[in-house]
Amino acid sequence: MAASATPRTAEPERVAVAFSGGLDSTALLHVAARSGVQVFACHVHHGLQPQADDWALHCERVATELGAAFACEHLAGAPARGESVEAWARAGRHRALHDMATAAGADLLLLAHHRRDQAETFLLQALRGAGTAGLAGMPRAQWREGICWARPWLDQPREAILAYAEQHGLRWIEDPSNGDARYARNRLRQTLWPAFPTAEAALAQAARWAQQANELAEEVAAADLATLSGPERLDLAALARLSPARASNALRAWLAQHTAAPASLVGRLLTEWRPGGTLSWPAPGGALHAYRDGLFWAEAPGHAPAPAEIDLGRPGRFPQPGWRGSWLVEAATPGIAPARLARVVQRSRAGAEQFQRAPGSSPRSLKKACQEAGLPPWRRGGPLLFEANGQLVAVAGLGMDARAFAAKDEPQLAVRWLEDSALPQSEGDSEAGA
Ligand SMILES: Nc1ncnc2c1ncn2[C@@H]1O[C@H](COP(=O)(O)OP(=O)(O)OP(=O)(O)O)[C@@H](O)[C@H]1O
Repeated sequence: MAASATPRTAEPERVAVAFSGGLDSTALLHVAARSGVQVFACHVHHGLQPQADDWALHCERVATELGAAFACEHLAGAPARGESVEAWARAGRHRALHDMATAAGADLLLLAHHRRDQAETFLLQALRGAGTAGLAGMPRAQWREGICWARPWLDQPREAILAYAEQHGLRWIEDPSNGDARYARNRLRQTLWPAFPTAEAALAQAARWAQQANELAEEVAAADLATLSGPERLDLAALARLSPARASNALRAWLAQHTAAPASLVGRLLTEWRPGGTLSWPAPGGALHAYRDGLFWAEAPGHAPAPAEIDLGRPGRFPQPGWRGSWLVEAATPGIAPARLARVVQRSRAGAEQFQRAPGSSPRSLKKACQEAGLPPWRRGGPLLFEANGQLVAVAGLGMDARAFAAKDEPQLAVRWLEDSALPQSEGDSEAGA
């Protein structure tokens, strides 16, 4: 889910409150309901505990008493094999809260996380060896798909919330699973707070420092990538001239645009790459390739589509979704007779093809032609276009075969291949859906 930290500017008319029925969100709902805006209490029924039905009823009663509208969504399904219950519940809760806030017409969703939650998050992240992005903990406000998720009490000590709830005689649910030592957060709570009762403020402050350091690192990465990378290629030679910390910061940011690479891959890539080296590293969803001192991301190839006859006999863009790209046909010279392009067979490379780059040159193996043109190995699979008689017409990434060119004064169309990844995101999306 794409997220941005741009602050809200307009005053909201409607507010959604993520309402579990616990102490904190009950107090938050109480405050919101007294503020004069229209409030929607959104409850997620995880279906994990026998009391979940009673909790939903309790939440509805409290919301009604406070004059707030109430919505409840049941999570369907169960964790996948190997997925933790916590991760499954969190992902489902986020989806459900987003859906309920959207249905209520509220673009502001309040969560009742407070300073102690932030302090615990900081430590849990530290225990996992997180970098500044993880140590920064939960953001105060974050836009995700049209909804601003806000945590107005992130700086509030837990005691202040408890005092408010007691002062107003609020009733709330105590979730017995909060004491379940199978969950890391509960184990941490049970040991940390008795031993360090006053550490909450200091740990939350440490999270704020991490947040600042992280913002700074993001700014530096954006500035570095503006000079080191184009739409597809990261300049590894220039990256290697940066200080090690700055190089891994920029590389991490570039990788994040393509794949959820493990942190260890950043280190491996920087140590294993040598100038001029051709290397590949598998990464979730595809692979990274170092080629001619550039780093490229290639999505894992699907099955090559079956050979098919297509009509490219007029100018335009012809998306080939199975091949993740389009043929672009324009009136230009040199080109190919439209009648020949109207019936071409598109297929992957078979192995023995010969390609002729220019009218005066001699045909050579496709592999040699690709090397000469600097077409990287992972881009050499196709598609290729052929006439019915087997004559090669064009190769994605290389261009037209000169043997297919029309005579100078004949009508002709030039054909070239455009990868989806080379298009601006919105354009690629709209075409893919067509
Ligand atoms: N089942 C739920 N339905 C709606 N919102 C929830 C739910 N569980 C958690 N939240 C939201 O996420 C916040 C943090 O969740 P967390 O699990 O720490 O709190 P909790 O112990 O369930 O309840 P509380 O924070 O209200 O005391 C809650 O304050 C609440 O805003």
